[in-house]
Order: sequence, then structure tokens, then C-alpha cells
Amino acid sequence: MCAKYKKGFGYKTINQRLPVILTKVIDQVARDKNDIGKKLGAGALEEVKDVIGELAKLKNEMVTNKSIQRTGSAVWNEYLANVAKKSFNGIEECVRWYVAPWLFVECYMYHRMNEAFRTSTFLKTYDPFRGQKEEAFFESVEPACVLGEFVLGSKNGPELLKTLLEVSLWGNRCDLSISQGESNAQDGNLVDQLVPLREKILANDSQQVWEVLEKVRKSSSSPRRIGYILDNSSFELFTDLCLANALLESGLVDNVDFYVKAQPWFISDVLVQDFHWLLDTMASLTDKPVLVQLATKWKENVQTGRFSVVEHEFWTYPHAFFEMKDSEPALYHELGSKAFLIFKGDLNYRKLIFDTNWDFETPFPKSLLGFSPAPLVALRTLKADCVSGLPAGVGEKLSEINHDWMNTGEYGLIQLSE
Ligand SMILES: O=P(O)(O)OC[C@@]1(O)O[C@H](CO)[C@@H](O)[C@@H]1O
Ligand SMILES: [Mn+2]
Repeated sequence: MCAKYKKGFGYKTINQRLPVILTKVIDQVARDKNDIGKKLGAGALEEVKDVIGELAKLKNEMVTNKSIQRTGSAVWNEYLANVAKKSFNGIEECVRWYVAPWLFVECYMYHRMNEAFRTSTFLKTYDPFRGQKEEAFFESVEPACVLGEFVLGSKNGPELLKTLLEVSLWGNRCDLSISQGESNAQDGNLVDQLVPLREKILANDSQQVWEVLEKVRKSSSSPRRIGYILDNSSFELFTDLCLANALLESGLVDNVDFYVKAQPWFISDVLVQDFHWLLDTMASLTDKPVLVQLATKWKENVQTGRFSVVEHEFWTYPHAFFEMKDSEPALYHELGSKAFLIFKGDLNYRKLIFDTNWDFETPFPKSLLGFSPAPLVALRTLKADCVSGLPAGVGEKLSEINHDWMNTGEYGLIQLSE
């Protein structure tokens, strides 16, 4: 899929969404300029100007459909060469913003943005999205309290697990990339919304997920460790922690390894510091005892290693996941050592199914193209036009009602591949 077809979501992304997102990054850096200068001195101030210049150049390349440039990353350059080889007769100059695969180009924008920061001296670890992520959590404190009360007051077992799979799924609507950085917090009590939302789950393997996890619980291998490939910070991360909490407390698994991005990504994606920020912030909200109680528990899990947070550069590469086995075999092997994997969100889903226009009814496991390090579930609200594993007729019917149905975040999937 690429951005050349004006009716596709790829076109809207390159033509509208990404320029807006990048402009906001430039504005944010410009706003932070004086603070940075005051804190770090004149050298830093000069550097801020250079970074803004780089970002403006990137925006110009994007909006004028220039060729995708090589960068300082061998991995990205090799990927670019492969895109050229596969679709452009090896001519890299022909790989332009509007004709290159959409997934590659969208990731490339964030890669180039990060390169501008990472190659600087003073702004190496600067995260232009930090404020938005933090604000998003403060906007969701009330729904988080309600959900927290629910989690603390529920009995462990299949019903709670299935409910929290749905909670974590709908947490994926709170993504700041789809809203181009505008507020997109959880609205109201999610637990009450689950029943009406259920008809929007187009494929729901939650019962089978429970059965697989029951097998994990009974297995002799110890410790029973799962990998949780996170997506967005703030409320979505809170829902993920609620699910992980239930997995531990029901005795289904012993350890949860959370995989996070190593660079600011798609605005709201979790970085290591976002994970700890959330726990610290919850712990500091003393007028919200339920959040303090959960933070205490989860911090203890971090201290004892029952929760761990792992960053890996692979999640900010352009590769589809079926390519991981060859391009990042150590990570594939590491995931293969887990009893179960949870993949969150739209971007991870796109990478799982190679961002391909599968027939709606293609079985989900088949669309993973051999990616199968361990049994896995994908929890994803649909925000891009690719999907697999739908029951007969569902996709066709929705297409008749609204041709944009795959891009709105209104529908969800809980899909298992054993
Ligand atoms: O991965 P997530 O946070 O669920 O979704 C991120 C997202 O940017 O991915 C799609 C395009 O890649 C967008 O439609 C959507 O906003
Ligand atoms: Mn995201």
C-alpha cells in the first residue's frame, strides 16, 4: 500500500496527518528553545536552530514528494535499497514519499525526526512528545480510578481476564497519532462501555486466549514468562498494566516483560521513561488512593522482576514482523522463549500482517507470513486499511455502510495465533 491513491488512508496520512504532526514537533522545539538555552547555554541554543532546520527540511521533502534519503543508519539504508530493488528496479531516487510503501514512509518520518535529535550534542534524549503524553494521562485520571477500583474489586478467573482483554483493546483508541496530537483521552467509564462496545469487536478470540493461558499455567516450564509488546502511553498503558496485573495475580504467568520503543515514536508510544513516569505519577496522586495502591503493587513488581521493561531498536525499524527472523534473529529467539505474546495496537498489527490488503476472511495466522515465535494475541483497534481474519461477510457489509470503517478506531480485534 502506498500514498498515491487519493482515496486511501495512506494518502491522507502523507498529505495531511504527517505534515501536521511534524509542524507541531517543530513548534514544540521552538517553544522549548529558550528553556533549553537557559539550562544548557549558548551552544545548545545554536543546536536547537540546527535541529529545527533539519526538521523543516524533512517537512519540505515530504510535502514536495522528494526521494527518500539515505540516513546515518545502515539498517534503514539497507531497507531503502531493498524497497528500491523490489519495486523500483533498484533506482533509489524513484523511492519517493507518495509512491513508497506507506508503512515504510510513515516510520521513516519518525526515524528522520529522531536522527535530527540523536545526532545533536544537547538534544540526544529530547522527547518532543513528552508533554502530550503526560497531559493525556492527567485527562484520564478519573476513568483510570474507576477501572482501578474495578480491577481491585474483581475475582480472578476467565471472566476478569476476558474483560481486561477488552479493556486493553479499547485502551488502544487513546492514541495521539490518529488524532494528530490532539487530545484523545478515554471518555467516561470504560467498564460500563464494554457491553455496547462488544458488537464492535469484529473477531474475538478471548475465550481461546484464556484456554491457551490455562495451558501455560499448567505447564511445567518455569518461570512462565510472557512478552507484552506495548503501544501507547497514558491511559492505554494503564489498561495494559491492569491486564498484566490480572495475569500475574490469577497465577497464569509469573513474569511479564514489557517491550517498549527506544525512540519517540508515533507521538504516544511508550518509552522506558514513560513507563516509570506513569507509576511515579500514580504514586504521587495521594487524593486518588486507588492509583497509589496500584502504583505500589506495580512498582514492587518492577523491583522483584515480575514486571520488566525492555527497549529494543527493532520496534522503530520499518520491518514487518515476518522479517524479524532474518533481520533480528536474537530478538526472534528471545520472543520464542516466552510462553505467550501480546501485541498491542494498530502499528504492531500492520507489521504483523505486512500491511497487506488481505481478503477480509484470510485466516489471521496465515496473514502473519510465518511469524510465529510463540502463541500470540493481537489487540488492535482498526486505524489503517488492512485487516485479516474476519468472519464471512463482515468486512463487505461494513464497507457498504462506510468506506472509511477501517480507519476510524471504532472497531476492534482480539485475534489469536497459536
Ligand atoms: O499503533 P497505534 O498507536 O494503535 O496507531 C497509530 C497510528 O498512527 O497508526 C495508523 C497509521 O499507521 C494510524 O491510523 C494510527 O493513528
Ligand atoms: Mn501508537
